[in-house]
Amino acid sequence: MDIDVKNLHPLEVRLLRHVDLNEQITAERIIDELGYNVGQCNQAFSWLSAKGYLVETSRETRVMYELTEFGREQQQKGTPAQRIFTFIKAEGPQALPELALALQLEKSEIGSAFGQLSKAGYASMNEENKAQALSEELGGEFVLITELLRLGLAGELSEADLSEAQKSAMAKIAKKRGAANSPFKVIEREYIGFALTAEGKSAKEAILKAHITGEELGLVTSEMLSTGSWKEGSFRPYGLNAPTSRLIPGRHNPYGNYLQWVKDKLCSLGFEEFDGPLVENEFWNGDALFMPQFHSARDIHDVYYVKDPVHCKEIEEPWLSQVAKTHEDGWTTGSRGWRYSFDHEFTRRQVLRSQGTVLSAHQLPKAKVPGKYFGVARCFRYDQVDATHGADFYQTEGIVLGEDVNLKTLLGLLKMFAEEIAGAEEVKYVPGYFPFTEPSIEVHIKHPVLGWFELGGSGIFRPEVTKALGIDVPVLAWGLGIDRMALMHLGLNDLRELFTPNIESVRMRRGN
Ligand SMILES: N[C@@H](Cc1ccccc1)C(=O)O
Repeated sequence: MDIDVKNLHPLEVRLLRHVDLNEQITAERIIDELGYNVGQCNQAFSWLSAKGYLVETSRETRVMYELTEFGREQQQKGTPAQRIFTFIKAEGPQALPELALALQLEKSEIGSAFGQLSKAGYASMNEENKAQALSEELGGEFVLITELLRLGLAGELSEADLSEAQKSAMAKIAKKRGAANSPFKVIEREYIGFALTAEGKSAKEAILKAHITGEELGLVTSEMLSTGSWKEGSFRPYGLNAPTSRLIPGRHNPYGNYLQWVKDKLCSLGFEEFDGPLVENEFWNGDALFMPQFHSARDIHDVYYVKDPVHCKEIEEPWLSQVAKTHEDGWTTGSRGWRYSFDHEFTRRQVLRSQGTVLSAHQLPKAKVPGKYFGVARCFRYDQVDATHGADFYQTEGIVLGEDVNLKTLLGLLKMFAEEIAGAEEVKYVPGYFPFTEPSIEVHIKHPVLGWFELGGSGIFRPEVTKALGIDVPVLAWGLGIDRMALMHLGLNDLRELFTPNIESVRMRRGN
């Protein structure tokens, strides 16, 4: 195997150099002997293991003791027993309450510490009921405890390293009165032994042969430049073959990009963009489009109603009166109208807009003639959700108004949408029916997986729509499902994928 040791990190190099060929190494030794901190040590071990240079050879759990805050205090001041002994040795016999006062210890602490001393024969009560010392100095367990506290100050104690006597002294004090009142905390620690694999051994040899020490400089600091010290060091080579981490820069959502692309395209063709609120009323969503209020023609959209407030405020005039009249008897549009009495309350019912055509209706009273407008509108209709239907969806809506626009102009526009914007190769234009257009045309495209589906509808607005809203020239209108166009264009098979929150699948998707 060809071992490329140039790419090893200095932490790995120093570790490899340090470990002997047939010896077991532990993290503790590396920390001790190489001065690594725990994090560096973990990194070096995990990198080398991942490369197959080190293998785990043993694993054992050791019981360790660590000095607590309370233990530190005792180490500094002495344990209550030691303090009592030293005090009565120096000052002569003392009553226990006086001792408590002088040593600033709780009475209970004094009581139990004196109990320990007297039980071990180092102190007793004299006739005056005062504590007196019985020997020159403390020995036995008291000395062992002092020793343990001192050792504990230097670092953790491993149970395995303690003498039998120390062990039994530790057993008494470590678990005594709950963790907070115990001088030592008991911890269980895992010790993992590692050894070099055959590859690890070859890597070590390669490092030695190449005179790589792990002390090579990796960074030139301004200080090294100003003192010239860089001249003495040798430098770490660049690991040109080292794998880099995957960089994931921020990116627009592909569907967002697509919508933007469509908008840019239409703007560059001279279209002006229109927009409007999601909550509309029956007037603009249907009545202004000559959809009879209580007729099955209205049912082509299952709209969502707004619960609160149920009705909007006033509808703008003269549009309300003109539209109402047109429904009733055709007004001056030349039509006979729908011949019913227009409901002025129904028309104010609030709905979630169910078709982008609502934006076209709004635009008519303020449109320039000639003019071209488009919008991308989110619409809501009660629908069974599947690969080609959502309960909400985007339509690209548009109108072109002018003296000389006609069905041919409309067909040209539909072709552009189907072929250029959706990218469909097979397109069908079929006669359709919408209450607001005459003639009406539906566009269908063939998706490679989903087969034929409808892109949307279009037509020439009826005079009942245009005249009631103040327009007296032909108006071409269309509303096409832009989600479905995106499906085709982005090579997807399900509308729901356009809105997926799955970041990985969005990342993998091709843009446009
Ligand atoms: N609004 C119609 C489409 C349409 C728009 C404009 C003219 C004709 C038809 C629909 O949602 O299906």
